Amino acid sequence: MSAHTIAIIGAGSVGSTIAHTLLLRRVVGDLILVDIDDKLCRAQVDDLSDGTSLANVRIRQGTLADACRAEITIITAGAKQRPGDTRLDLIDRNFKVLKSVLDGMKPLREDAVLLLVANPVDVLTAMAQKISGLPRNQVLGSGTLLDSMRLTRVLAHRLKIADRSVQATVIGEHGDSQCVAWSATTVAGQHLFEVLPLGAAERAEIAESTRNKAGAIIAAKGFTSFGVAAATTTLCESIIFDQRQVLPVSHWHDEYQCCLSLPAVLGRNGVVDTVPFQLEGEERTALEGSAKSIRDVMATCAQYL
Ligand SMILES: NC(=O)C1=CN([C@@H]2O[C@H](COP(=O)(O)OP(=O)(O)OC[C@H]3O[C@@H](n4cnc5c(N)ncnc54)[C@H](O)[C@@H]3O)[C@@H](O)[C@H]2O)C=CC1
Ligand SMILES: CC(=O)C(=O)O
Repeated sequence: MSAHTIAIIGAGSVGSTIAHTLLLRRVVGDLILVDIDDKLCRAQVDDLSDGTSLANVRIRQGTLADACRAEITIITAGAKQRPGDTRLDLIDRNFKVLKSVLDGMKPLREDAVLLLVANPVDVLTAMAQKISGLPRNQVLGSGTLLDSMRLTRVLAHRLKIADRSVQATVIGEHGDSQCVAWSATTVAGQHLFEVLPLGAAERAEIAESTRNKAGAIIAAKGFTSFGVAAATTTLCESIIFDQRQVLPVSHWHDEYQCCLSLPAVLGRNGVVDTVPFQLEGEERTALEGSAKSIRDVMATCAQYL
């Protein structure tokens, strides 16, 4: 059994589903859940403990002071979108939550990795880098890994092949300005359009349904949790086991002066490397537009720092 520890701040729908997925995948031996709502957190820990016989994982309720000793701290604390809200609408509330969480965790373990999940995840990742004082590579956001998984599922379904046989990447904001890197989408080493010719209208429709998927689920059930839990667990596995998977995550880019998602190498210290990622002209323009949307919201946070 591994003695690795992950702390999850925010034990609501997303935090508890991440805990459950981590538990089933046996990513770590110890899981700590922290929430401002003491009663809810205790109930989530009690409920999750009923399932630990499947994995022999220790799960307990903790404080921010306990969380700062974990190798990875996942931050899901904060408000979620109501139907019709964009992720960027959450910034005022969730910046304050983030600041209080990180201040409560200080001093942070020097080699800690902070994994942001709360929205708007790109803006909060940049803010967490500033507030925590950790090296930037140790503070990342789940970003468009979830959107890339959603896109991959649609393409794999059309091709009647396994998801893992399709390499498809959504880049930019985990939000409305995201874009699909069609030029880098491949199946068995061939460009996607060699095996699945898609016209401009079909591409636009697939990109739009990927972008709108969260909103559609939220309109029907109030929140999303399973997809983000799968994405976050994949990231934790790559970090804890130093797997060096190349995954689209939100991380800092000097070129764009913000955090946004492009493929990065995920290892024990978070983003341990980057890989060259060629984009076509229109995709690059879309990525620059996405970066601007993120920077515009970051500017509104300056008043709080
Ligand atoms: N990045 C992604 O792909 C996704 C991000 N999200 C985001 O995750 C966040 C959480 O969503 P849900 O779990 O559905 O919401 P939720 O309302 O079920 O849970 C949020 C939890 O945070 C806790 N909390 C609030 N302030 C806190 C503080 N200062 N310290 C500790 N805990 C605090 C609340 O008590 C609550 O239990 C939202 O911002 C949502 O937009 C949700 C799905 C996917
Ligand atoms: C809520 C959210 O960010 C998502 O499911 O993509």
